[in-house]
Amino acid sequence: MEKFDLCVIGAGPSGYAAAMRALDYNKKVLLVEGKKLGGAGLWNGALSSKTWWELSRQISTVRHHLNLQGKDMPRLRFKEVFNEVMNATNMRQAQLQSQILHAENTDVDENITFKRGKAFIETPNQVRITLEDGSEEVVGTEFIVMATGSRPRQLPDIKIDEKYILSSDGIEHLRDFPKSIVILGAGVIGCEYATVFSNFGYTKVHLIDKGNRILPFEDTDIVKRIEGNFEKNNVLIHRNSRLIRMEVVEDRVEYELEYHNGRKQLFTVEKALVSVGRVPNIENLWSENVKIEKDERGVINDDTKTTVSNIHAVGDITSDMALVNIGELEGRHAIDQIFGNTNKELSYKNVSTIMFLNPEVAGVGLNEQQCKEKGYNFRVVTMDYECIPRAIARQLTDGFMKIIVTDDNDMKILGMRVVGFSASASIEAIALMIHLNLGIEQMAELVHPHPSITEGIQECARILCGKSILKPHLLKEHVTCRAWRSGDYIDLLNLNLIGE
Ligand SMILES: Cc1cc2nc3c(=O)[nH]c(=O)nc-3n(C[C@H](O)[C@H](O)[C@H](O)COP(=O)(O)OP(=O)(O)OC[C@H]3O[C@@H](n4cnc5c(N)ncnc54)[C@H](O)[C@@H]3O)c2cc1C
Ligand SMILES: NC(=O)c1ccc[n+]([C@@H]2O[C@H](COP(=O)([O-])OP(=O)(O)OC[C@H]3O[C@@H](n4cnc5c(N)ncnc54)[C@H](O)[C@@H]3O)[C@@H](O)[C@H]2O)c1
Repeated sequence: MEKFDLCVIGAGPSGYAAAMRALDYNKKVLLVEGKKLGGAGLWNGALSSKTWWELSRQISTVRHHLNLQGKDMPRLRFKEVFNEVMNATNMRQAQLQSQILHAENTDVDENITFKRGKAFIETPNQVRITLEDGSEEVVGTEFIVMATGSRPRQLPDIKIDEKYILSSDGIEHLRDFPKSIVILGAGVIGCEYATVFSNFGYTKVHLIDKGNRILPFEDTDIVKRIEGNFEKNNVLIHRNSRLIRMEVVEDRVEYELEYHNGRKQLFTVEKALVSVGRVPNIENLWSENVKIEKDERGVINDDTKTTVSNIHAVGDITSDMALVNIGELEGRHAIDQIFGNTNKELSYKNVSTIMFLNPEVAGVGLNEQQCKEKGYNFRVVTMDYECIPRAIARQLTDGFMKIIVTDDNDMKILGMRVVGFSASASIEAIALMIHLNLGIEQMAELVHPHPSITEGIQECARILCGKSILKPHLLKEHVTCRAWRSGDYIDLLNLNLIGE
């Protein structure tokens, strides 16, 4: 029986990052992947959907400029757009693959072996792999990292056929832009694809969520901006309604809604996308003799350690946030714990996120909603993109940023959100400041390049310190500065309390 120091199951972002980190410790690593190298980080997931988004943004910009000149946009061919998406995912896969090939072919013993097959943990030190040709082999291993990811959640009454009613895994089965699509679930995936389809301009998008608004976890000012842009882009958002049924009738999708007042309405569309969350891939992964504990949200773990001492769980298979950067963080951390004897615990405090909407929304730390849930008092300053020279130069002034700080003299940063062009680039400085536990004074003093979007953050910090260049009480239509104290907002601009 072939023996390894480590067997990593699943070669998505989490498993791949874990395997590569183990090479740094000169370990003999086996990486097993059941489907495609890269997992949902590439395929039907992060990279593919972001490529759709980037292409749709470009098309929407070109159409806008042509329309300004009274010209029509030539019809795009779906196949060409689809091929661009495939080029992007193939390019990244080739990179990941070539690293593995190089590592496999080195002469040293401590390297990586990649096997394509489905892994099953028979004992804490033995993994059975069913290879592509149906044959099986059993390998020995000192440690195991489970990184099998997640898949779209299905609802009992809606049959996903990936032809008419799709999950996010079925987007790539489309052969043309649908004329209409209903998206069930207005969370991140639903809203990102609503943005993509409406940007291309060939699809009438309907959006339904069981909550009373889209993106239920985000602050209302952000949601309002995104909802407003959806509606400008002809997206129909169903509010205060409940889905009674959704089914395929004569090659189209019929769905029926019931409104709060009891009225019912029937809609017919070409396609549906169901995006109501994801579930962890934990079925048929270990034998009942292996006592790994799990619940419906994923593998129970403490700092990636499962209830079996030599087995760790990382990425979407756990109940933490389901993101590529989190998966990579956890994958690398598990390896540092196994081979590096680190005492450092994982922290999710300064994780930066981006939602690819219209415009993009980037965040780090807490939003106002989360601060309130935690019972914190806080100060929050917001500034419109109209006040930021870089946004003016790009003529992309649809957006705003906000910084949330503790309601005391230290003004430690609790979180930040940016909605607008280049939002993700502006978040990094704040993420580092949260990591270093710095107050906003330091941000106010930095010299930022000009013109840059981050100058807006600097002005927000200066406003909180009472020493901004743009005086907020003179620019009230573009700047707000408030404190949340004991369940109420106080307007710091009106009371002239800034800097106190
Ligand atoms: C549409 C969409 C868009 C997204 N956009 C973003 C984004 O913009 N930014 C972001 O940070 N995150 C995004 N995500 C989330 C991100 O893709 C996931 O959080 C990330 O891929 C999780 O990585 P993972 O390695 O844990 O799991 P996965 O990427 O799911 O990989 C797990 C791998 O394990 C394999 N596997 C499963 N079982 C076995 C087995 N028994 N044996 C062998 N192999 C097995 C699977 O085939 C798969 O390749 C998006 C997800 C989706 C669906
Ligand atoms: N840009 C990014 O970082 C990015 C992009 C896409 C996905 N992701 C990751 O993938 C995860 C999964 O995304 P998702 O959008 O599937 O999940 P989600 O949890 O973000 O959203 C699911 C939505 O479905 C709604 N819902 C649930 N059950 C419903 C029902 N029966 N009827 C109607 N609506 C219902 C919920 O209210 C929620 O708004 C995200 O949480 C995120 O971690 C990240």
